[in-house]
Amino acid sequence: MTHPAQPTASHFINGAYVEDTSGTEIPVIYAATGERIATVHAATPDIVEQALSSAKAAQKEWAKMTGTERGRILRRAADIIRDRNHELSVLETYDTGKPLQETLVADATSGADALEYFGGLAGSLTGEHIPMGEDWVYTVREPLGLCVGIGAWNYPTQIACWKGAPALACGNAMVFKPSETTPLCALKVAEILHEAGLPAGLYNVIQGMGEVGGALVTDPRVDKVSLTGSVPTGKKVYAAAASGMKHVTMELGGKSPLIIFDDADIDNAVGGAINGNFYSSGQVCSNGTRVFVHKNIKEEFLKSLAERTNNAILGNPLDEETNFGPMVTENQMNIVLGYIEKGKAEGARLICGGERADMDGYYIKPTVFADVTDDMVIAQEEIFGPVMAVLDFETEEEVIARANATEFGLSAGVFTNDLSRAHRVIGQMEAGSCFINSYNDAPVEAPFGGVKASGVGRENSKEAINHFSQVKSVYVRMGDVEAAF
Ligand SMILES: NC(=O)c1ccc[n+]([C@@H]2O[C@H](COP(=O)([O-])OP(=O)(O)OC[C@H]3O[C@@H](n4cnc5c(N)ncnc54)[C@H](O)[C@@H]3O)[C@@H](O)[C@H]2O)c1
Ligand SMILES: O=CCc1c[nH]cn1
Repeated sequence: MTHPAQPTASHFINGAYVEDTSGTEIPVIYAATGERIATVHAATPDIVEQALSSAKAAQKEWAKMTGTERGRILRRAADIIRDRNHELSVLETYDTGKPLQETLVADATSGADALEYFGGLAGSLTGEHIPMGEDWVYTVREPLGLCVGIGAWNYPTQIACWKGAPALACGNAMVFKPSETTPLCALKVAEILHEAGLPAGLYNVIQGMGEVGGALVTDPRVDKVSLTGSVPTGKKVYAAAASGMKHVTMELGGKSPLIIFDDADIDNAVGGAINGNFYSSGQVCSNGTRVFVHKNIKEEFLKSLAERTNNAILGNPLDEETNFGPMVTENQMNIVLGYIEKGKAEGARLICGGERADMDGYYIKPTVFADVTDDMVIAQEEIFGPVMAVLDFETEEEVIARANATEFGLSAGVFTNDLSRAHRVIGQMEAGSCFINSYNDAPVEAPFGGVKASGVGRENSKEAINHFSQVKSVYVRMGDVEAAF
């Protein structure tokens, strides 16, 4: 490995880095240059076994600690992450290609927020007392046991923490498999958790492709699977987990609507559309990629959008002036370029971008299509790149129906100065994470997740506690037991 911040081996198991070079080689490519910056190896069956057995062995003692003791370790890890934010952000940039300007504020810091938040909650995970006349019931919130986390490549540090923090706060152990595309950052999260005092075995990271994920999901010792990934992968993983009656959280893809009414503040609406389409070069699950703009303001909106989008600074992601990075891989770049060609062929009007940038690395210019219609492929499929589809509408009723006419249901947003309308429209959106006069905010305090094909369960907030724990109820009889015979 070449960068000083990079981890020293492929896996982190039972409190230490572990290497097994007999696993398939996985090159780590820096998206800004196409250079190989590291190599890791996919977990062999022996590595998978080491990770699962050490997690299983460590979990029971961890669950016996008080929540306050567990929380203290998580909060200490949050502090270490904040102290090392710059170094971790540079690593996130190497792993993903995202500009340092973004990673400094959105990745390690978001992971630290999760560790701090769930560390703070851990001491207050209590049950209920339910009076039943002279008798009573009490409930206890218990951990699920051994949890598996499987990550996507767009937010490797954040995903490792969003899953690990609530799992550990509740008294579970975790085996985390990052995306094979971005394997580096989760190893650092594991290293820091253990430096903060996490007992060995409770947070293991192993590398690999779908086969390794599949081996984790189907192992009978595993009680819960939390996946961040695409809908097709989610369907496979959900089915495999169901056959073992395991708990699941599915954070999947989207094709979310962003609705801009003609009374909206145009500057804010354009800003929302930019944040909801071009942050992380469009590689954000909750992006509002179907931008419905009222026909009265369409041309004004497009003019301002084109001007501001043409100001994007594409360049070296490690230069803090750069605010628009490359696609994560050459393959992802080619997928997105394919969608751009489809948009052109389908007759959408190209407003800006529409091609690969003339520079090294996997850069695509931020792209806006106008006059997009609901039946176009670019309005229906998740592109996961910097391609915004602008569609016109005339009435509130019409736009609500069209916004909901999709299998996905991750996010939705509305821009309007009429707050009654804002709440009325958002109330009818078939989506889990919604925004009014904003887009893509994801604070740890707010539940995050989708409905319909976009997922099951929620990450962040107190909701995540419910998804990493289960309730035991105990009926306590204070008098004699009456029986028929
Ligand atoms: N809802 C969210 O919170 C959220 C966040 C980020 C990304 N995403 C979604 O993730 C997708 C992009 O990420 P991706 O390309 O890495 O997704 P992906 O579905 O290709 O892979 C996700 C993860 O699943 C693993 N995997 C693949 N097949 C598997 C199998 N059969 N069993 C177990 N694991 C398996 C992969 O190795 C990877 O770690 C997009 O659809 C995006 O919307 C969703
Ligand atoms: O990619 C999905 C998760 C997310 C949304 N905003 C920040 N992270």
